[in-house]
Amino acid sequence: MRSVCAMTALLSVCSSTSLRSSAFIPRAPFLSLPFRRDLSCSKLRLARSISTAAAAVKARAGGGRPLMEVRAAQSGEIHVIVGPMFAGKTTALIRRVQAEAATGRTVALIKSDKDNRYGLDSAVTHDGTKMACWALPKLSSFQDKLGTEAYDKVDVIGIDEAQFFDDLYDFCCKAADHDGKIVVVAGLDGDYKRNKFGSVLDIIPLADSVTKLTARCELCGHRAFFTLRKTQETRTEFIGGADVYMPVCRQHYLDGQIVIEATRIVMEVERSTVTHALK
Ligand SMILES: Nc1ncnc2c1ncn2[C@@H]1O[C@H](COP(=O)(O)OP(=O)(O)O)[C@@H](O)[C@H]1O
Ligand SMILES: Cc1cn([C@H]2C[C@H](O)[C@@H](COP(=O)(O)O)O2)c(=O)[nH]c1=O
Ligand SMILES: [Zn+2]
Repeated sequence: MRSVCAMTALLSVCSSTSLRSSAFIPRAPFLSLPFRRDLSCSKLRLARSISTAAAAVKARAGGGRPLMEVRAAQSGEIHVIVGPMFAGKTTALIRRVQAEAATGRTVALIKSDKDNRYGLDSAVTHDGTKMACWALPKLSSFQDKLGTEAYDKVDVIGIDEAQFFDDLYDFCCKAADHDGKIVVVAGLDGDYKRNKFGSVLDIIPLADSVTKLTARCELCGHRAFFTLRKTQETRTEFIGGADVYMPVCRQHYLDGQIVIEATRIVMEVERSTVTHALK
């Protein structure tokens, strides 16, 4: 009942104020809610008044928070870049964030503090391109680190090594849907076993765009979709570079699994033989 009343109130606020006075009155206003950042002034005003009306309804329904806190006036975006290691995900992320900065937007880059390969003050590609970043244990600490005033000024948030963040889904939802940020996420879609890695795939339904990059198979030069772990380590999370991992095509992934399994068996036999001989 309360939600029916709220919707009626929202419709009446919208129709009695901005919609009626706008020169661009859409025939079905709720089907044409604006989603683009380059909104014309009148559409932007329409978006703002709908946001404000929604906030008023929420406040009236007992939300009790200040009106502008309820939803950002401009619509956010989420762009996801996935692929195996060495596919150019960090390169693409840095390029995108820097391109946004060049248009005058305020940008911030975050990476997981689990990835300490090149220190914690920058995100670094496999071929050495760097960009200063915040290395964080969880994404929810970003706003606190920056402070609310600085956070509000950020237009674009880049996230590298997204597979390591447990709170990726909630952060992206809040940043894009509520705070109006452009969020660009780069991470591994799959781990070395080709199982889904962390929450990266969970945010696909939230995304405006998804790009799957490929690397070159280190063994044959064809397109590489997978990451082969060259060691016997079995923990899912295991930080490393070309010393531990290589990008491979489907055939070489399957061949690689056989080699690794055969190596494991040989090592186990050797170990038990040595143990037996020592007894
Ligand atoms: N097998 C490899 N070993 C080391 N570097 C590689 C290898 N394959 C590609 N690279 C380099 O890595 C770059 C991509 O690095 P990066 O953007 O950090 O990839 P990702 O973030 O997807 O792991 C490529 O442009 C290339 O120069
Ligand atoms: C496949 C795989 C990778 N990792 C780790 C290894 C690296 O530290 C990062 C990936 O870095 P990149 O920027 O994509 O090159 O993730 C892991 O922990 N577990 C895995 O299965
Ligand atoms: Zn191959």
